[in-house]
Amino acid sequence: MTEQIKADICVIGAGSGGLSVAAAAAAFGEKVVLLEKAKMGGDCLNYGCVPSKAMIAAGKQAQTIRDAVKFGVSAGEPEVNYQAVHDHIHSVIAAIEPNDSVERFEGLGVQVIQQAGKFKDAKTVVTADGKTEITARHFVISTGSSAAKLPIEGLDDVNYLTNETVFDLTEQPKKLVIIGGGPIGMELAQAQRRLGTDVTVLEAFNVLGKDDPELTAVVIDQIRRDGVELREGAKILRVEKGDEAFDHSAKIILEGEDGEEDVLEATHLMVAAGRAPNVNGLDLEKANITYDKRGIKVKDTLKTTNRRVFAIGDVTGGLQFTHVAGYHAGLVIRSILFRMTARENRNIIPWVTYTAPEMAHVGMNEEQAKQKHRDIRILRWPYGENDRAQAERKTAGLIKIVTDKRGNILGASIVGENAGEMINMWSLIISQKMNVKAITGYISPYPTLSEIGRRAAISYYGDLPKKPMIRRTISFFKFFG
Ligand SMILES: Cc1cc2nc3c(=O)[nH]c(=O)nc-3n(C[C@H](O)[C@H](O)[C@H](O)COP(=O)(O)OP(=O)(O)OC[C@H]3O[C@@H](n4cnc5c(N)ncnc54)[C@H](O)[C@@H]3O)c2cc1C
Ligand SMILES: NC(=O)c1ccc[n+]([C@@H]2O[C@H](COP(=O)([O-])OP(=O)(O)OC[C@H]3O[C@@H](n4cnc5c(N)ncnc54)[C@H](O)[C@@H]3O)[C@@H](O)[C@H]2O)c1
Repeated sequence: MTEQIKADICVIGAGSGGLSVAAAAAAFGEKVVLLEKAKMGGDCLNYGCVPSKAMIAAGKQAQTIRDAVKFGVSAGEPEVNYQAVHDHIHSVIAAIEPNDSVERFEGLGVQVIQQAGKFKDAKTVVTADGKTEITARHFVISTGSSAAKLPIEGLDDVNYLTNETVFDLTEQPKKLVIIGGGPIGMELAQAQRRLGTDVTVLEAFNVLGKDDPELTAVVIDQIRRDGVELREGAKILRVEKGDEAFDHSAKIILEGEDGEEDVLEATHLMVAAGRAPNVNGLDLEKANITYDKRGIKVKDTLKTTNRRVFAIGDVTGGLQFTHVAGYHAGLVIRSILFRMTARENRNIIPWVTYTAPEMAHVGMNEEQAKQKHRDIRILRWPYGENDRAQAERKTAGLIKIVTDKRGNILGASIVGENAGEMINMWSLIISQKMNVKAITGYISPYPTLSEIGRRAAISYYGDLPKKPMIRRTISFFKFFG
């Protein structure tokens, strides 16, 4: 017999977004049912942010050993035990896992059902085993995204890696080829190279093409110097089976410069060429919920075409980050519990690419600012002019701040050491709509990298000492002694 559950909120998908909605709603006493078909914690914990940042941290350690010689300390080429790197990655996941576990959520009062959910009609969700039917006042779809499948001939016949399998490798790849030079491809390529893997990235257009080219140039230069082969404008003709000795091998046949075929042999092929929303099997049509290949259609209130149903995080196809899924969760909670009209403001959402150097951004970039404002100012300051960066030998990078003509800060981009930490202050500045004047009014401890941002902001007033009016005012005050 089918169990019938009546809930206030039914959440489908226990990743970054779904868990945040469930925890907050349960804390306010709502009856919450949470459906998860695979691992609690979703992509971020199991196949995304956490394992990738743990792998990057391992690569960073290896690079620190190589770079030590610049500081008068020599340690030679690091020895990498790949099985131990794998174990490190999985122990980091294990350390964080309890926060997202079924036990913890049941302890918070959430009813967790470890089943896939699908819509039966506009007001009902059923579990895949057909044993449970849930009716709820509101549904929240937070089913995330998966690696997009590419229409490349022969690709489906090889056992290529994606973000869901690459962190399970226990042996170091000999020759790793990554299709896609976005954040996933580039973070992983550099971490693998620093751990000693031979890596080639095949990018159809430009590497890190969604970011400001002035900043990406700094990252690309470092990644090339690390020894990653980057092929931009790559045209893959087809993929064939590779060396049988390796589970994930492939031959990639590319269009060569002279029109000839160019064959690249990979012991490991990985695809990281964008994301597809996880909508299959949800039977969205039965609930009148509209979607396309980018994701579920939502208004800025995150409501779908069914007014009872919200969609949040990656499945909506907007900015795909863990903190965005969390931000969406907060908006939905305000909307459902407090009946407030909470709207997404994409302008305040920061993002960071965790390459070395890191690249971070918030607000408008130069192009967007030019489209919205007639007169803008670009304020820059290079890492090379910062004493801490010199001491740490991390002088590659810059901050770029965009303001309107009155000094109102419209956006900030940073490339360089610790850019991901430094962007926090600028996220606050953008969300609070601050002016450069506010930056001149606080004291930054010396020597810190954050002084770079302050120096850039102060450069807004660079012409001030030369202004005739200012000179006349100073002369006037001299009359008084
Ligand atoms: C390699 C990689 C690195 C990344 N690094 C970062 C980073 O450093 N910083 C950052 O901010 N973001 C990063 N991201 C992006 C981040 O992981 C996602 O934006 C985030 O996980 C989205 O959260 P979500 O809740 O929308 O989806 P997810 O976390 O993917 O959760 C969706 C959940 O829904 C479940 N599900 C799907 N369908 C159903 C169904 N029908 N019924 C029940 N359950 C279902 C899935 O099993 C999954 O557990 C990275 C992504 C990848 C792939
Ligand atoms: N640090 C972070 O916060 C972080 C890290 C990783 C991923 N993410 C999130 O995950 C999302 C997805 O990352 P991604 O790197 O998969 O996607 P992406 O869309 O950002 O980049 C994919 C790249 O693959 C290229 N590509 C597509 N088809 C190709 C083909 N046939 N041959 C060669 N290249 C091809 C595209 O031109 C593009 O540059 C990101 O946009 C981001 O939101 C975030």
